[in-house]
Amino acid sequence: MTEFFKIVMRHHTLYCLNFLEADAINGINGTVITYGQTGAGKTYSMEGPSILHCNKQKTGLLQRVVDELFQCLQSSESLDMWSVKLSMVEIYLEKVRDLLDLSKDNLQIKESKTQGIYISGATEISIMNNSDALERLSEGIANRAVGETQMNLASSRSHCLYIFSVQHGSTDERVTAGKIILVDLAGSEKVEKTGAEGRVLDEAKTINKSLSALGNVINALTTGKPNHVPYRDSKLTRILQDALGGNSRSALLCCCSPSASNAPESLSTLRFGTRTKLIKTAPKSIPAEVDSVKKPILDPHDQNYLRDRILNKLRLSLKEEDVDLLEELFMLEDIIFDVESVVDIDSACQDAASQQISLLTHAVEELKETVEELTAENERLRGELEFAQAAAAAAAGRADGVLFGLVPAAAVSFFLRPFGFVPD
Ligand SMILES: Nc1ncnc2c1ncn2[C@@H]1O[C@H](COP(=O)(O)OP(=O)(O)OP(=O)(O)O)[C@@H](O)[C@H]1O
Repeated sequence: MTEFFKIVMRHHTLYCLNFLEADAINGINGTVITYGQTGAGKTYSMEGPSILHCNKQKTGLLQRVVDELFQCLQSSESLDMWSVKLSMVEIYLEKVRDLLDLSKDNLQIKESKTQGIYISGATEISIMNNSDALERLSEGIANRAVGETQMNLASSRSHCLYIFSVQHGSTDERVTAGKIILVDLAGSEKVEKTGAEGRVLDEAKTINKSLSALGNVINALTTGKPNHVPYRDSKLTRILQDALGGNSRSALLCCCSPSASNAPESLSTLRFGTRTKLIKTAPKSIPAEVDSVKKPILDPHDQNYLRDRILNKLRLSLKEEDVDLLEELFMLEDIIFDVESVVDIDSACQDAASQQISLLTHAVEELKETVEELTAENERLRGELEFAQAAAAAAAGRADGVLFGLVPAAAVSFFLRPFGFVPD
């Protein structure tokens, strides 16, 4: 067993994390957990002042991991295929919610031989590059449960997990799968200090309960009773089972408040970190499931991958809404990119553009035909209507005529009768 659970303070973490990205590419899992009292800077350390807009010095762990990961992937010439997928979930009031698809609000945690512990049904988005990743992360972050307490105006009321699944195949056809999991824990809090009541109080109780479960797991792991580790006591510890006691290199980032009034909490955070440091994990390289090797759905030559790359490239020269329209069209028409025939992305872009033109031309032709058919139908109906109106008018005319004809006949008979002449 290798000791690889690190406890690190904020600025050191960034330095220590270099192993994460390269390890994930080589099929070794990595986890970083931010821990500490509410308001101590866990989310700030994870996201920086803003996930999308902040200067390089202040960027958070997420941006750094993403940058480094894509740098590693793109700079390695030996890699002939790779894929990165992102999932984001939060554990809120003991339910696992998908931050990339809010309709999934109670995901289940499962375990498999090849994947270890995983969140069944969580949305996974293919990520092509770092700006793509940051966009997606910011969308997920916007969906996170945040509330106001007396100690933090934007306190995270949930544990948030950012999961990057990396698959990589080398020229010798070996495919490995690694995961990087970044965990922004909700803050431990003393209810009397945060002034929590009502829903916020319920949230605080659930948060504190799951953090104690985390403490219990760590106690069990460090007191030599690994057979009785209570991973199942909370969703958090169950999801982190591999990171804490199994196949992962892990780091804990302890966040402490600089204020003297928070010294007891800071001390408790540091004690927690010290205990955690004693955990020994056993990271090892994971081969990808044979299925995904046979069916290269994650291959850079894969149709979705090609489609996304083509669309990304088109975004540079076309308007965003045009490319979105094109993407919709590809999906609707089920257009696939023939792996064999796509020689390079430029020619694929031209193909895509000409496909779009021919599709639109076809759509225009269809519309023209429809318009012609409707015009003809309109004419026919108009003709029928005119005919019906004429017939109605004629019928009305005949009716008038009958009435008109009776009166004179009666009148004639009235006038002629005195003269002894009665008309037929
Ligand atoms: N290193 C820092 N530099 C500047 N501002 C910081 C720093 N760390 C934290 N802050 C600010 O302190 C406030 C609380 O930080 P943050 O939300 O990250 O705390 P937290 O530990 O995630 O709290 P909670 O557990 O309640 O979510 C935020 O307004 C954040 O911008």
